[in-house]
Amino acid sequence: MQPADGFAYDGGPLNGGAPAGSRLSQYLGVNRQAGSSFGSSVGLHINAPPFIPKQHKQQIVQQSFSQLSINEGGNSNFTPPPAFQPRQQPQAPPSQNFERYQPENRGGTMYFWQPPMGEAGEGGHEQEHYEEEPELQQIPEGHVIVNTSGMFAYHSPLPVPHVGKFRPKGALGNGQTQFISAELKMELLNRQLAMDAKADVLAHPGIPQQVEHLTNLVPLENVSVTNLSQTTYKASSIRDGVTYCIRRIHGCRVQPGKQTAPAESWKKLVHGNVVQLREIIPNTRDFDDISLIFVYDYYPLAETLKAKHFDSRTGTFLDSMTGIKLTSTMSSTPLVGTGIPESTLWSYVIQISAALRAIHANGLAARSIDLNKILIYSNNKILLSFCGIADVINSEPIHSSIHQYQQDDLQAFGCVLVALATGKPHGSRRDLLMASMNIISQNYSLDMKNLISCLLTNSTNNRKSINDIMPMIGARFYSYMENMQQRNDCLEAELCRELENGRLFRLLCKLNTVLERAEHNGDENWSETGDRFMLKLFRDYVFHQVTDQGKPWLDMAHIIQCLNKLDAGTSEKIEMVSRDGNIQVILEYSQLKRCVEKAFRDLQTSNVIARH
Ligand SMILES: Nc1ncnc2c1ncn2[C@@H]1O[C@H](COP(=O)(O)OP(=O)(O)OP(=O)(O)O)[C@@H](O)[C@H]1O
Repeated sequence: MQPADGFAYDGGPLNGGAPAGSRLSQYLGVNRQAGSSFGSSVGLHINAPPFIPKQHKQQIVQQSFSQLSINEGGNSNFTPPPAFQPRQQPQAPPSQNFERYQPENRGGTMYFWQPPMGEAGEGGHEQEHYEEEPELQQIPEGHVIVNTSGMFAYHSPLPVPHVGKFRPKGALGNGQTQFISAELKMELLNRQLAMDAKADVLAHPGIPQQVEHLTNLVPLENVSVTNLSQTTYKASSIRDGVTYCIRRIHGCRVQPGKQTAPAESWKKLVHGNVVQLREIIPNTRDFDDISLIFVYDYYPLAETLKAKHFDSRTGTFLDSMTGIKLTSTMSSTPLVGTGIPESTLWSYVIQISAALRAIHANGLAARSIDLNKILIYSNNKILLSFCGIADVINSEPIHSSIHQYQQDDLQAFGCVLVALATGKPHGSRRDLLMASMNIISQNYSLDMKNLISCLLTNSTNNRKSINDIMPMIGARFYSYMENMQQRNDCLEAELCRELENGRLFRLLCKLNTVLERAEHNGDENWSETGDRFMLKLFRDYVFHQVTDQGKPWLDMAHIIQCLNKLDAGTSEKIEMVSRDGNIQVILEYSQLKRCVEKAFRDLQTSNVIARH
């Protein structure tokens, strides 16, 4: 709004300041002494977004929503929107009784202003608003101070800046938005869909409705094949609502106690590269026999090394109810008949050896090191699955042979590496081994060849340990760590964006719960008066800006920035105008924040369910 429109920026007619001796002039005086930029009409330096000069408009409109990040146009380089243009629209006048905003009419314009502390008037009403607020701090340039209802505050230029170097170059790289990347979003959505998938009961009549506390069983492999001795499902527990992966051992009666004891050690083993065993359910009759059930953590869209590197249908989960094929977006194309890149192979070596190291150190042996039992999840994370099954279903005591089983683990590890390096699942077979080792020496480093040879050598006199291969990994471990850290940083940055969205979403929920409410506590004008009226003006200021030609001004950066400042309760002032143009208010975000909190608290006190 320009002065020519009949309004002065400092809230008064151009020909003078506040009337001498008026309460408004007193207020302005106090604020000047306190160092506020909110002053009289002469030499005005208001700390609210100034009106947009016409020549700037073109430049701002050209920015697209998707190119604006949450910290673009931060405090230091904020490009202001045009002032809100009042529309000649009839509107109920606000109540004269704004709880702590003092009305004053200047030149036909009604101003509302807040008297300084101490002058609050009746019953220390203002004190009630202020006591819960943290002290306003000096905000560094380009930072936002955010006080969350989680009772902590942080200063942050968002999103995390140090991940900039990992972003792709070009248009996409610059288009850093306030939302998580499309690829990660797709991956997470697909995993969620896989998690929620249901089985078609007509297609799988043999699957029970419920097995103990587990329901919604969905086969993870083709269970209609006859003579299977073990089958895998996903199922959700009615105890905790969590989805698990269950392995059914058909026709297996066990003696609970002694025979199931090894499972207790596995339940205690927690490692990032081992699928955790949660429970075993012995002797269930829910299938058409007596079955033993192992309950493991479920990793949606996890695939076996065999499926990933040797099958053509990689990373696909078929939802038999909907017929939808869900594919991990992070899954690469299979390499049939060729070895995998050496860097990937080393990453597998590091992860499998880390898992075996933990397993062996706990006096256990995996006994399931196989292309079919090692899972790949997300971005090349290795998981050893179905550990502990062999210990329970084979009745001989494992302690006497544990060292041998550990040696077997290492040899099986070597066989898996040969298969991955040669692209031949049976490359480690006695008759193929020589040719396979030749292929490995030609295509991989000497260290890789030595490591595989070491794992495959089976000597009763000279027992190997998983720790023996650590020196062969050497400095590659650091490269792996660095990649992990980079990925971690990127994911943290993605999370940061969603965190901000979540925070703003909560704020919007609060605002919308208050705004335009039909009545509250019998007061039909509740949402039109007092603090709530200020919020209504703020809503127009944030969302309903128009250009001076009356066209909608759509600027996501403005919206996000205003909401961020409101959430942070900054000391910046903004000028808000009612739709009929009769009321002009200049308020700090910190005051608006108090309005939101107070209005929402009012609702909460009379509400039965309120979680925020
Ligand atoms: N913990 C888990 N979370 C998610 N999916 C899993 C989990 N464990 C196994 N799977 C998936 O279950 C599917 C079936 O696994 P399973 O080991 O039965 O494979 P398989 O190739 O049929 O082997 P087998 O012939 O021994 O049954 C595989 O696609 C695997 O990705």
